[in-house]
Amino acid sequence: MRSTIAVDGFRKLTAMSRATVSQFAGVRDLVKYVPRRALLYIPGSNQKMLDKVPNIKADCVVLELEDGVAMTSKHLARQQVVKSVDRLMTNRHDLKCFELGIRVNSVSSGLIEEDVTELSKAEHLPNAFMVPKVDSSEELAAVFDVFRRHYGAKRVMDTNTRLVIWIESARGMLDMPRILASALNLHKNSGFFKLDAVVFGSDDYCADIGAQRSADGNELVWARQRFVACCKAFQLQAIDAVFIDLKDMGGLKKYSEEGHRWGFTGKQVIHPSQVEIVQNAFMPTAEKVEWATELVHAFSQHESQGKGAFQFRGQMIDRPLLLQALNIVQMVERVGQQS
Ligand SMILES: CC(=O)SCCNC(=O)CCNC(=O)[C@H](O)C(C)(C)COP(=O)(O)OP(=O)(O)OC[C@H]1O[C@@H](n2cnc3c(N)ncnc32)[C@H](O)[C@@H]1OP(=O)(O)O
Ligand SMILES: O=CC(=O)O
Ligand SMILES: [Mg+2]
Repeated sequence: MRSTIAVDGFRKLTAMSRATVSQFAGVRDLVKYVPRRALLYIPGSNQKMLDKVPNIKADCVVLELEDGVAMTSKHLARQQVVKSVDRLMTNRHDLKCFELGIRVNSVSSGLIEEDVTELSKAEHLPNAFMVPKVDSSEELAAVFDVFRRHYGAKRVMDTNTRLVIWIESARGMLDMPRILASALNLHKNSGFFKLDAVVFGSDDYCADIGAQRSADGNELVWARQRFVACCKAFQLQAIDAVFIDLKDMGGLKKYSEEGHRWGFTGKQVIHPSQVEIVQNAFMPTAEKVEWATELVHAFSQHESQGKGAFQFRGQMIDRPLLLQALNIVQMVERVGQQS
């Protein structure tokens, strides 16, 4: 299996690299790196599915209050999610995922106020709050405001709760740089909700621009590539489109591998049967892990000699390549610890 090879490859190299990698803690926040290869939705209205969360091995589990929940079940879903988050976070060390998040309804839906009112009654917070359909920086300001009013800034700050947002419209896509910059600024000014990842809401995006989903996915090429570039410009994780054809495992693998090649860090999944295929596709190969680990080591040695650029396996290496290598090493280190 691809992931096992990569993790084993990493383990052989890890003793050498870990001390070296830690020297670059200022370059990337190594401690808080959260792998999000597969981000699985669990509708909050479905208690049977919620009960499965402790054993789910998706990197990121999303307790869903938005489009996976019928309008008539929003109240039930909120109540079930409040109970689940308390139960799950009380025993958080037993969870198999790296991150437990809650996706609330969007600002434009008018439902977020009720969501946050109910969620703030839980004793625990999730690892991340997740906000769909962010179309403007003004909406983001409203998101910070509603959480501050119901939880109090201190409560959100003390738990170091992260923020993940969805871009799902033409307007959001065109305004992405402004939206991402203002999310990071709002965090700087308020001290809470560090934006860590951005998700491409491809189904809503298609609806918004009037595109029809096709088997070859050409209608999304421009948007997916712009999306990755915008995320990476702000050093944020980029999570790729959902693949709704539950029986087409070959197609899922193909699109997952393509997403990985294009720079995405992970993919949304809707069914447990999709998790492993997606996780394997977003795992670096053993060769890539070896390359990254040795590069980080070589960078450290050259930097101590005052050299910023140097040759490594016939390639010119400088800081951007170091960052790419650190991404790989951090991902595999976290996954290796978990497995
Ligand atoms: C575009 C977007 O916004 S995507 C986000 C919104 N959408 C969602 O949240 C949908 C999430 N997914 C689902 O709700 C479900 O997977 C569905 C409705 C699509 C299919 O569910 P089912 O018809 O039950 O699928 P299936 O019969 O294959 O399920 C097999 C088992 O997996 C479980 N399962 C299926 N999906 C999930 C899930 N997302 N999380 C946890 N368990 C699940 C089922 O409960 C069932 O368990 P069982 O064997 O103990 O009975
Ligand atoms: O929220 C996800 C989407 O594809 O829309
Ligand atoms: Mg959506």
